[in-house]
Amino acid sequence: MAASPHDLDSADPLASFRDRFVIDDDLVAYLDGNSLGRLPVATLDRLTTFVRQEWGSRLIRGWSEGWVDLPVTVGDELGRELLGAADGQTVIADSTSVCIHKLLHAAAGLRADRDEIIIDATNFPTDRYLVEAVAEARGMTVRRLEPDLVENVTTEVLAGALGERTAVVLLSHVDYRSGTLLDLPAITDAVHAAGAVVIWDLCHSAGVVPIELDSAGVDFAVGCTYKYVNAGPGAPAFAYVAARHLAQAEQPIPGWWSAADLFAMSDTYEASPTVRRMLSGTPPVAAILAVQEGVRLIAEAGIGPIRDKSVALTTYLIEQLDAAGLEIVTPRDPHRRGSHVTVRHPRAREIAAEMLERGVVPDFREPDLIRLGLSPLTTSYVEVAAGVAVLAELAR
Ligand SMILES: Cc1ncc(COP(=O)(O)O)c(C=O)c1O
Ligand SMILES: Nc1c(O)cccc1C(=O)C[C@H](N)C(=O)O
Repeated sequence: MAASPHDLDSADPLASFRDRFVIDDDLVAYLDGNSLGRLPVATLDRLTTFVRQEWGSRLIRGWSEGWVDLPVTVGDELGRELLGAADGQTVIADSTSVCIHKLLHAAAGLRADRDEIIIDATNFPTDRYLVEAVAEARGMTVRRLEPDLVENVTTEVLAGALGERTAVVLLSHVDYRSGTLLDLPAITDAVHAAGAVVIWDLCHSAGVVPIELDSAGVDFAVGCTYKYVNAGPGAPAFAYVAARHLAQAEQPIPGWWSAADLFAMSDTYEASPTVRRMLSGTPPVAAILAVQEGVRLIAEAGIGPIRDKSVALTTYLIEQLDAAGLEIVTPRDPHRRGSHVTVRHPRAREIAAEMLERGVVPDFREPDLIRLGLSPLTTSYVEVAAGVAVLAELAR
């Protein structure tokens, strides 16, 4: 007999991490941690202390007492724990969209003798819009791959597109709709073999899939911290620039925070030789502290055990969806998927709205997809079972 969701929760080595989050709602199942993660208790405490004791009593002195370094120190922590990145290559800054804009320019500048940017039609809208805009601004052309949603971008799909004109390839590690996990090391090698550079959007993998940017030789990467890093709505993004590219990486929003000497107030701009060169203006201190707490929770649980639970949860979810006869548009091979599973249904919009009414939070994604996101530190098997029961009943 199959184990009950209660038994699976009892046997879950990460189950106790749920108590490390504020779970103060009347929901039956929160299946949207892949859009906005829950609030860690440690973050609530840290921000309360920060506001009262640091902002409240240290005031401007706080900058020289540590705030000034936070984009890089927390970037280093996130890079080490989540990205397989040695120190000095990751900053916390801006939104994912703004960081993508900066990295696209920096990457294209490294291959100024080439004139094509490759992106896939399945990629997140902001990535596609930014590629179009940067290509137009730099007089480049865009080559759009049209892969199957579930198969997504493979080295074979890329092979026909890469060529002597390719300057930059921008791809999402995990597809925001199908949840397909791309082969980051193999694709990075293929892009390099063509003489181009790659930017990886890690929004749907950071904090839930083990990532090794340095050993894969990745050029640039970017991602958000409000999903699996649990840093809160509108939390800042991270940007990774491989150390070998730092000296040449020129970004289009040079500000005093990216200058070589922040407080020199020089007449002329000189970019910082360090990864600070990717910053622009004053960083959001409170929000970066929330990123730090999110990263520390992941480090404590361990990215290996987190991935193991993610695979177990998505496998369990797929079994439940199969039993209900629902169509799944996510790879069945666990090595090929991230931490969400997507169902296709002609009445998806209506069903998702009804699920919300019944206390189950999914995501509706155009045109006919219901996305179920499983966040290993907070999602229980009981929640998954309860969520599928409601979905199955509504989809009948
Ligand atoms: C893959 C991907 N890239 C980029 C973004 C946009 O990020 P932001 O709103 O932080 O700019 C998102 C989600 O919002 C996303 O899922
Ligand atoms: N970033 C979001 C927002 O500002 C509002 C609502 C949702 C989001 C999301 O995170 C969307 C998400 N990136 C997605 O994969 O669809």
